[in-house]
Amino acid sequence: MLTIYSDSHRLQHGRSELIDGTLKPCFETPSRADMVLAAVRQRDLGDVAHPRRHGLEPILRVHDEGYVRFLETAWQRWSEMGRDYDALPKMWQIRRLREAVPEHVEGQLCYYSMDCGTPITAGTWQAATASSDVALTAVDRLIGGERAIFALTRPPGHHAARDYCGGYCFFNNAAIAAQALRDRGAHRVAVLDVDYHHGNGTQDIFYHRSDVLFLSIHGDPRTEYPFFLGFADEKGEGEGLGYNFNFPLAAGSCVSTWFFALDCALEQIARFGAEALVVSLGVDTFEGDPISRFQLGTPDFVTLGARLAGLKLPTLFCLEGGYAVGPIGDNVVNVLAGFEARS
Ligand SMILES: NCCCNCCCCCS
Ligand SMILES: [Zn+2]
Repeated sequence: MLTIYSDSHRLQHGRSELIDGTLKPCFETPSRADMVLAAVRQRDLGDVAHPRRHGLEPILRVHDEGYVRFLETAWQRWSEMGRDYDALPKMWQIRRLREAVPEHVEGQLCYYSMDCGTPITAGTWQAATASSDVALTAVDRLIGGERAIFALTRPPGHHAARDYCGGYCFFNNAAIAAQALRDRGAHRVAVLDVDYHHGNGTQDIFYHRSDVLFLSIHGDPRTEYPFFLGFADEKGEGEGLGYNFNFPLAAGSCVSTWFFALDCALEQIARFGAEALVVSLGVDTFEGDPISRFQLGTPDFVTLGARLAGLKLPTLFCLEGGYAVGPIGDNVVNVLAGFEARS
């Protein structure tokens, strides 16, 4: 399987995030992508190609222009305040506060962010645009005839909504890829999010649409981030009613429960008649993940890949989460190798 990868991911290297009430070193680090790339090479998964630039147009197909312009200028405006440290919001536009977009960069940082764990740094813009180029180059190759492709996207994307960043995500690589597949002729595209955390951003982007089916298996938002989206009763709205499926599972759920949810999701994808599949591949479902609470073992990721291959669809894998850095490479490549073995 071909991998698309860019060294520019290294430019996103936040110092700290506010997690569980205290500032800790970021869990979303460059070493994550290094370890995945090393495993891709060591396990001889296939060639590794660099992305070509696609510009902002494909990004603006799913993200709000004001949000994109904010990301483009945030660091320069932040550092003009004499700040050389990561930009993090200090409050949010919560219920009954005005929903006007602030002028000042500090206010915009609060308006366009979902949490305090997604630092904007000097290299964020370059890293995030390169990550979307990785996903878009993977689309180019899928349209060009590849049956399956791995977009080694970092920073990840599935928590990034139309107009806000969060969960270590700035541009929603999977949503940008799904939209690009639609724009290049696929009539129906399914996005399956297997990350431990609900893909709130991807749901937000496609919630009112019936041409992109969104499905997510994740830790129950009653106890897990992102808390405010990802419930089973969220089924889409308007045109999109019936085209959104959430499978929240209790923290600590066993592996067979997880795979039962996966089989239910795969059934929906088959019924939808998808012509292409985008997988938001987070491996923080791993039993040893430091910030997550499912129990998949490294061998289970082979089974996951094999089940996905059963759909017999052109498939684009976008890397999302996975914070047990040591095993991340094997966990990710097990999905891809498991997929290939059944293709
Ligand atoms: N107590 C856990 C806090 C989690 N904070 C953000 C998690 C983002 C996951 C991205 S896949
Ligand atoms: Zn996650």
